[in-house]
Amino acid sequence: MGADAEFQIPIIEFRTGSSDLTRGTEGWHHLCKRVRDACETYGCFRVVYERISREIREETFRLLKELVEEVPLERKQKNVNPKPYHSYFGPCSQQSLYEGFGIEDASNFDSVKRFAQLMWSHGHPYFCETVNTMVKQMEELNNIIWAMIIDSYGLGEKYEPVMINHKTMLRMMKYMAPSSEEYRRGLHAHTDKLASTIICDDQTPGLEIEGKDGRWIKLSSSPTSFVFVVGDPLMVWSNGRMKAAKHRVMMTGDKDRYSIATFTVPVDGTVIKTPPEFVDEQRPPLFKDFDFTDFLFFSFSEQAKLIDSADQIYAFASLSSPQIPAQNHAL
Ligand SMILES: O=C(O)CCC(=O)C(=O)O
Ligand SMILES: [Fe+2]
Repeated sequence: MGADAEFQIPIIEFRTGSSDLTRGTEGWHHLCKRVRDACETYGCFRVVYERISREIREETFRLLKELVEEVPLERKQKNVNPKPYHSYFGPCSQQSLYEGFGIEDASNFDSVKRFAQLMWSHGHPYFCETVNTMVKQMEELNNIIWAMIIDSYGLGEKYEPVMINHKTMLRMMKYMAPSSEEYRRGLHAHTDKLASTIICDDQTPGLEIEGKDGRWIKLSSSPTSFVFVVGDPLMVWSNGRMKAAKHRVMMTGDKDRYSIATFTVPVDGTVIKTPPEFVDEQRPPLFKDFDFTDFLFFSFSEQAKLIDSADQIYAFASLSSPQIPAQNHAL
């Protein structure tokens, strides 16, 4: 099925230099409301955020292209991590347009450095500095959005340290242009298994979000906008108030697409649970508490392949449908 042009996904401007981004101001509360509405209705929104400069963004994309085009496959394949979705994934067949790299805990300079040393014998200090700066700024944007979510539900400061303790994983991706005028899948339809995601691209279209009526909505982007996506753990945390947005990448035309995503990854041992404030008579608890890492491994298991991505969390943790026992995994 094709997709409609974007007209529904909210665009929320985080004006830098105004007091809107100062917690507690009227502008802040207005943004909190818009963020919450967007997360509850669509599970995503576009945020315009000029604190991340165009220069750093352009440089990061230039370095990503250098990584994709100049590093030999044997080196790319050294980007391995036992956690699902954290490693290099190359085009494994003619059918696949996707290539992606993962850097765990990428707001930590040493993690980026370790990655760069695997890719380039000289360790590419400029790559490390630029990419680490970009990730730190995207992490800051994510922290602002999470603070808005917390405030929008009136949960106050106390939830910040205990909400979901996390690190930021970076994925850098390339989607090859299909060679003809085909409309081809770059990434299958899914909900994110990490808590939340911030995506930006090189202004080549491709990202689509499933709207309320099941129709796919194409997202466009600009040099200063990012897409925030609610993942399954955040949806569970909110007792189903926020929606985990189903999304995919579809490619057409003759231009490759590059994208960068930072994922909020709960640290190992984190138990995802709904705070009592989200539960009342009208809204009984929907999910059992679960270990985040167990869920991550489950969602990439053979067993989960038989289940639609958006339903995996229900199969794993719903209190009302039959559950699948957590699997043993070795890290
Ligand atoms: O490349 C994109 O725009 C989307 C990537 C994505 O959805 C993912 O990696 O989970
Ligand atoms: Fe995703």
